[in-house]
Amino acid sequence: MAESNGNSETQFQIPKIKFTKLFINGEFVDSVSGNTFETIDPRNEEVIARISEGDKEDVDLAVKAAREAFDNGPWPRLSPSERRRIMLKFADLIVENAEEIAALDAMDAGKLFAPVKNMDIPAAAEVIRYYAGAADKIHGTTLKMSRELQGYTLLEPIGVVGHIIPWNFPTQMFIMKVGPALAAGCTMIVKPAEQTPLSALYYAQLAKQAGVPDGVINVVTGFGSTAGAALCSHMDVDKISFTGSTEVGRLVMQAAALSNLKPVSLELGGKSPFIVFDDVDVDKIAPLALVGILYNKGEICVAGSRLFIQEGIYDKFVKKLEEMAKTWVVGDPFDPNSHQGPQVDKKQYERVLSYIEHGKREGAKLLTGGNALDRKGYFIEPTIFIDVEDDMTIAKEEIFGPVLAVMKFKTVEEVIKRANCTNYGLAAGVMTNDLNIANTVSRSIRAGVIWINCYFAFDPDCPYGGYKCSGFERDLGMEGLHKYLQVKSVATPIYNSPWL
Ligand SMILES: NC(=O)C1=CN([C@@H]2O[C@H](COP(=O)(O)OP(=O)(O)OC[C@H]3O[C@@H](n4cnc5c(N)ncnc54)[C@H](OP(=O)(O)O)[C@@H]3O)[C@@H](O)[C@H]2O)C=CC1
Ligand SMILES: CCCCCC/C=C/C(=O)O
Repeated sequence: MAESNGNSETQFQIPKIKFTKLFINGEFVDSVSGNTFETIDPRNEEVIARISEGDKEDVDLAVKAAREAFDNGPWPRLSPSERRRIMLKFADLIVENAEEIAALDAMDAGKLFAPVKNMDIPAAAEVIRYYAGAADKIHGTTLKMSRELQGYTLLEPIGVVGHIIPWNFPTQMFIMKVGPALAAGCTMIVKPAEQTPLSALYYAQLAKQAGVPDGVINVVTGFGSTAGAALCSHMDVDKISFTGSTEVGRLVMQAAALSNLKPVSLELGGKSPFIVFDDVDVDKIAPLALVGILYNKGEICVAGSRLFIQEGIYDKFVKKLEEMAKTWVVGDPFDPNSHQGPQVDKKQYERVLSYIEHGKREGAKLLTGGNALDRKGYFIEPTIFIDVEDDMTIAKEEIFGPVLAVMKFKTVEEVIKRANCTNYGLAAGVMTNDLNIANTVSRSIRAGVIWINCYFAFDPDCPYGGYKCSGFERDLGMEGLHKYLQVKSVATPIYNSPWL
């Protein structure tokens, strides 16, 4: 591993933080209590800004605004083409402001500034455009009734949506949830993670600038156990769309069940297998495997955190991983030379380091890394364990950091069984040139996303979500739109029709 000492401030002018208050009914407002909390820069552990701390009373106000906007406001009643026009304007504004937003995500979450600015934010704008294009193609079906009835279905917006989002992809999470809900004609309250509130507030005012009416998008910054919980148990919220830990996913379902039985969608944790067969080109696939775990410092729920390598190429592949990890640069996310920034906060940093200690204690062999960087900030070395056993903690639990568990396998049947031996089922990578193996493995793995000879192949049209304890329902694609719609069946008697 190499360390970057680049000084970000000389390369980029850090923007002034413009928005720190709750966004309710189209206005930035203080929380009812007047309380605030600190958002911390993981590069240096310094306070970036104080943010309004929303609680139950603020959630009530935000839900009231969203309810009014849904029940009586223009958004659900606008012609779909007008909704599309406003969403396209929103997408354009996102791209125009990419540099400033990227800086917010880099400071708040420790994400790499240049890729966020040049790729993630333009890709997020594309997600808005994708759903803008869908806004006027939402329709039900004509039913073939079995007696003298004329029947059809309508797809109607589900109503007021609560989006609870995590800190690892503040931009994409906001856009993946808000985009389809807007296209469906819903109104909403977003509760960003306490670690990363800045870009959500920025997006809310861009949406207003684009013409999204007041009350349609509300942002309540604050804590999960207060603001998040209040949203989940609110009687006037019609749907919760949650991304985060499996543990909190259970609480979200409980709160929904105990309040108004609102439907929930959950996108939760993972422990995804990245499976490499003997026939691959090691020089091509080893870099993919490394990025599969180190991208976004391992803070991605689909990280390829269990690397299964077939025995014939195991030694060569491991050697290649070791060489590449040595040139992997950890450092300031504003430095264009950095490949990896700091973990998002102290809690995650300590959690990842404690998993590394587990790995060492349980007898896995450390190939690279294994330590924090000796500097301020939450930086951790890219850490690769080899000779990992399936029942070790580092092979079973989601670490959400730059820590890879490498395992050897012999046969297709064996690796399918071992890959499936997890409570999670989010994603899997299958690397082989043999079409039969690719087909067998991709159909046998119980996961919501399978990437064959690629990894992190996200696309606006490609649904994304999990099996088993990784959750249910999907973000992105048309499935990601339909979760914000509900089906109404309409039937009427039909007389004197020549056919049924
Ligand atoms: N699937 C994914 O993409 C993610 C998975 N994770 C996994 O979860 C682990 C822990 O991360 P953590 O940040 O604690 O994840 P959480 O599940 O706690 O956080 C996700 C979101 O849920 C909110 N939240 C927390 N408690 C409640 C509650 N009772 N009711 C409603 N909302 C709530 C959080 O609020 P707040 O943070 O503001 O308190 C945040 O906005 C990670 O190490 C990782 O393994 C984490 C993030 C994303
Ligand atoms: C079209 C871009 C989608 C990016 C999705 C990133 C998801 C991350 C996660 O769930 O952890």
